[in-house]
Amino acid sequence: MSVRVVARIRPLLDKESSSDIIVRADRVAEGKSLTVVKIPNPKNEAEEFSFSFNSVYTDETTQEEFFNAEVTPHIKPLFAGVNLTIFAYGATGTGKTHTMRGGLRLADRGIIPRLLSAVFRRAKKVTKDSAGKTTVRVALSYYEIYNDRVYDLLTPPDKRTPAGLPLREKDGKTVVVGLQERECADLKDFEKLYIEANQHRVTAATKLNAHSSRSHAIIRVQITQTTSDMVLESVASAIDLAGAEDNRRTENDKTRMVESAAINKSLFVLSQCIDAIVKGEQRVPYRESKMTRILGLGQNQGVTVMILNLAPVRKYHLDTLSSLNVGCRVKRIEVKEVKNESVFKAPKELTTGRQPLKPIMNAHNVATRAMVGKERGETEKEKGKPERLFNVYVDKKPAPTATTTARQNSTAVLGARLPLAPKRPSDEPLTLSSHPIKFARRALAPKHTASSRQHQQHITVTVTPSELEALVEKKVAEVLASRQLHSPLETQAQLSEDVRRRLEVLERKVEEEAAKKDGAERAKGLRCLLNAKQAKECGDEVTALGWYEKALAVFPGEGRLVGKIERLRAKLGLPSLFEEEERAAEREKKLRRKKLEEEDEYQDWMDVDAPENSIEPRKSRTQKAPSKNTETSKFVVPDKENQPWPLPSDYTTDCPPSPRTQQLLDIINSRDVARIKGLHGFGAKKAQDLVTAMNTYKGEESVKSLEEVRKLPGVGRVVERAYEGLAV
Ligand SMILES: Nc1ncnc2c1ncn2[C@@H]1O[C@H](COP(=O)(O)OP(=O)(O)OP(=O)(O)O)[C@@H](O)[C@H]1O
Repeated sequence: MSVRVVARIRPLLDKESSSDIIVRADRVAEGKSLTVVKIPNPKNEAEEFSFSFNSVYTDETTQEEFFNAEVTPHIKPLFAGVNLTIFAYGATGTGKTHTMRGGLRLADRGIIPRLLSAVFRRAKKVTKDSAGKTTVRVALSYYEIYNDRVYDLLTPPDKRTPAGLPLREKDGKTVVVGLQERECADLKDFEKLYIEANQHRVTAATKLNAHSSRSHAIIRVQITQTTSDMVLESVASAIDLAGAEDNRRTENDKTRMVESAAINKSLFVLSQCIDAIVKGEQRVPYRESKMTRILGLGQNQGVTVMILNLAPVRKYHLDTLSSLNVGCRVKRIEVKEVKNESVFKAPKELTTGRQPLKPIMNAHNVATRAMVGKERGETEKEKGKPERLFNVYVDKKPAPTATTTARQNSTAVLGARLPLAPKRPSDEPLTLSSHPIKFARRALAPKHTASSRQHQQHITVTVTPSELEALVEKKVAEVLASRQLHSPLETQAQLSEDVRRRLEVLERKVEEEAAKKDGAERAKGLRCLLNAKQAKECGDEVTALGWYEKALAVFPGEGRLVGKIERLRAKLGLPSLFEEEERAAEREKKLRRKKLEEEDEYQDWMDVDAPENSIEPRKSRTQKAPSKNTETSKFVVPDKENQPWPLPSDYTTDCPPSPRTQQLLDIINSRDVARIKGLHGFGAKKAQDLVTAMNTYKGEESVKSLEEVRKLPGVGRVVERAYEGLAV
């Protein structure tokens, strides 16, 4: 089943005029429901574009009507084990938060409060229909992704780690480590929690929206139905994405710009993911943004509904077109509508009332008082208690234990006393104290004597392995994140830039593999250009440059494209493509020289490079001077034409090139793809690239040295291979 995509056109706002309306809903035929969005072509107003979706809602659609049409049908399947994901997508100020959250008045309530209300209603029905044999637990987690960091909205901002919560892959799903999960007994319980949590969400006034969401907000409702022997779990997720912003229109300040860049980047990655999924590519760049990792579009099993929020007015013309394009692509994403299986619950006797687990796995963490006491010379009474070899400490004071209704999941927040309801004695909470991590010295470790084993019988395991693993992982991630946070900005930027570049190279390779035909390749290039244009329209020039450079790989040497890249690079203070190539060539040349010097050949070549009759062979640093009285030891002038590599003189125009170099230059200057293709190291594509680069960078001019050829973008060392391959 594909992702269900529906469009919702919001009403005009106070400052907007009906004469500016350009978006309208339509139907494919009389009597059919609205499924088409029509919008004029920005370049030719007489022409209209049509985009069709699963359903289209106009400004007259109420919150209730929208919910009943798009969410109500999925409540029953949700209780049958089919997960539900609903996300709102659209430019800033188009009504995403209105649709997902809505207002406080009953009629204004959006999808999330209505969803919870429907869930509690259904839960009651399930319990009633089963005569109380099935119990339903509804638990909530609510978090936001702000500047690519995950923050728990159920935790007040002053208690959060600035670096945010780390993500982890578990059973093919992305989980947020350390996220709270709160049980809600009823709608009132939920509303209290939800209203409070929403106050923690980052919103700010921008020129386009007085209450603009500066983060992506995700609410996750976990439904657990339990009978005497079975457990069925399902999840409903509702996501209010932050909207793409055109910073030329927002007049954002520095903070808002940083937020905006993070929002635009994540939405750009989402668009890349959508592209990759639709094209069936092997690599989908989910990991390039936290939002795409969490949203997991196309990876989630169950039902996925995308709500395209649209503003009806001209001011949003390009944004609306961009959203409509994204929506059309998402429509093609297939999602497996798989039901979660009921899981057999072990009989009660096995889970309750059993003896505490023998702490075999924690035995290494036990030093009996007897052992330590003996070393310290304590009395028998003092030796009574077993002592842990090491303790887990955290740097925060323990928080007060939460109420019984508030339950944190197994990945509980560090620093707080874990308020896990103990399912079994071994799950009893670990009390964390407020000291830095310390480890006992090895010398104190006791041998496992009979008496120590005896004491081990009395120790209860105070934390489950999965909890301990989660705690350690969270701590490590926090330390790494805070290190990254405190490292100089350039290093961070450099790092992410490097990663991005590497991923792009990889992606490019995969794309090249995938695109066998010229047509597919061209389509890919055009898509890159389109994405670049969209990013540029949004004022995100860095992203636009990335897409243009990607397009250049498809259309190498394309003059206008190169021009655009150069202008953007100059604007962003980056070196030009040509300079980069030059630097690379320079580095390569240096390396080559060094290598030659090491091989003790370089000096000889330099000598040969001078006019032949004036050669006085110079001594290389490592070469012994030829002995004066032997014929055999006479310095041998290398046969210039039989050199396996081009000589340094071939790289300059100071000396006339050797015949072999001239032959190579003639072939290149012919700009005949067929001839160039015949050179060693050149295939059809490379030959074509060379000709294009010649036309772009040299115009009518011909190249006079190998250095000139090597400097052309995309050529590099292949010149040497061509030289080597030429028959003498
Ligand atoms: N269907 C609707 N009916 C009435 N008012 C609406 C509707 N949709 C949006 N609005 C109004 O439009 C304005 C912008 O909406 P909202 O804040 O939901 O946009 P948004 O897409 O969430 O923006 P951002 O991405 O900046 O958070 C709000 O004043 C909201 O009340």
